[in-house]
Amino acid sequence: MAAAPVSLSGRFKGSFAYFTIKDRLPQILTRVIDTLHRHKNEFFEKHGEKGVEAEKRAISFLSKLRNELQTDKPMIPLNDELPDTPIWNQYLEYQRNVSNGNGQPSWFQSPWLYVECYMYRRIHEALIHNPPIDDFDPFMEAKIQSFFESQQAIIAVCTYLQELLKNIEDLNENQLKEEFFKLLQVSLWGNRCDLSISAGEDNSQKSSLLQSLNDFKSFILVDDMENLWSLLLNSKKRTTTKESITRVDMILDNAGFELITDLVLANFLSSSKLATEVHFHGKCIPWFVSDTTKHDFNWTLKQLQSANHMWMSRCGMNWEGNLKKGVWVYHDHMFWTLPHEFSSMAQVAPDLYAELQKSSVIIFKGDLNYRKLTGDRKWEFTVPFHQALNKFHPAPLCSIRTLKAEIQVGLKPGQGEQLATSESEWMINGKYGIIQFDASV
Ligand SMILES: O=P(O)(O)OC[C@@]1(O)O[C@H](CO)[C@@H](O)[C@@H]1O
Ligand SMILES: [Mn+2]
Repeated sequence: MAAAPVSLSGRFKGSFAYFTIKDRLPQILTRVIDTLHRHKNEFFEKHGEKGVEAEKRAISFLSKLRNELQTDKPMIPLNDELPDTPIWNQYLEYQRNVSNGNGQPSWFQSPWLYVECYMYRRIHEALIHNPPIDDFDPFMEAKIQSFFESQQAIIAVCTYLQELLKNIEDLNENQLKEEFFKLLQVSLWGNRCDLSISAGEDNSQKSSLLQSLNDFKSFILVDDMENLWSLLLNSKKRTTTKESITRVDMILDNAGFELITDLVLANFLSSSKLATEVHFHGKCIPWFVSDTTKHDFNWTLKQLQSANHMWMSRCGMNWEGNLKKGVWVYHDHMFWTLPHEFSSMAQVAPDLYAELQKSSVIIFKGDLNYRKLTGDRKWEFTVPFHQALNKFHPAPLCSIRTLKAEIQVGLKPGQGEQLATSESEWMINGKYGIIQFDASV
């Protein structure tokens, strides 16, 4: 098999990676600094002068980081005491070696995947270094605002689910498949609500997606929903006997509306018995602005339960119940907030790889997960997804992703080129999506 191609990088001027590092990442850093400024009084009320001192130190740390980024300085080792620090610093060494003497790893010369993940880990370091504000999530405000601005869309999907559950036992196989396909697409388009691509600007879901699925269907560039359905249906038929289970793992992406669409899909899988257990995987630290942390996950369930809308609160109660019963399990392994391509998981996080090998199918939500699945490399559009996974095959897997980075594989000959002529920004504007399956064998 040919060697994997080079990584996307800011060294390719004019690329989306270059634009992200030059413009969008500094914007995100500036927004974090502004957020800290705006919380000064809160820090004072909660912690007195110590809180204000800590805020000042964090801001100066982040301003220095922004200058390093904007002037293409070399990456520097982390020096906080977190469990993942040695792994990050080993990775920096690795980047030094692979740059084969072309100078130090730096923001515009190193792989985009590395430098972007590194920025979020340095933001976390800025807070960790400065107790008592070390537990402050600088993206929390934006995630909460996005949740409340998506209320109508959230009510619509929760209502749809509860109506569906009323007679789910009476649905025949075809009706079940149709509903499964609908909720897969809602989860796909929910991925547009991502605050990293908008650099923190409002990106909430204003309208109900359910009425527009047919309009969006032609924007799905790879549609492997049938493969997913067959795998789950065959597994369900086997689970009539007691011992066998159907475990679905969901590698979560954004909090807010997208998380609700993922929980709605999971509820459908459990209630239809297409899955006997669902495992959710979130992030250990605030990540890519809107990615789901354990706090976000629990906050969302509590928010639903206390909502003054019957179906929202019913969902919140049911979902909390599934977690209590162990039908649903929440995990958050540090690997998901490391810079590594997923093809290194077996070496870097063998425990997580072994955990995922128990899955019947792993659903990877979002663009960053797709970039890590395929190594964020300059693959040809027609390279098979299986090849681009570069031997990452813990179990059958499916990527559900709207395109927000210049990487896409598994297309038909000419499909990418045709899209490029009709819409130059097709890979980065989030208008197109994929539901791309790999059987793993
Ligand atoms: O993983 P998600 O939330 O779907 O998207 C993450 C993202 O917004 O951040 C990066 C650009 O800054 C890209 O991977 C993508 O655009
Ligand atoms: Mn995200």
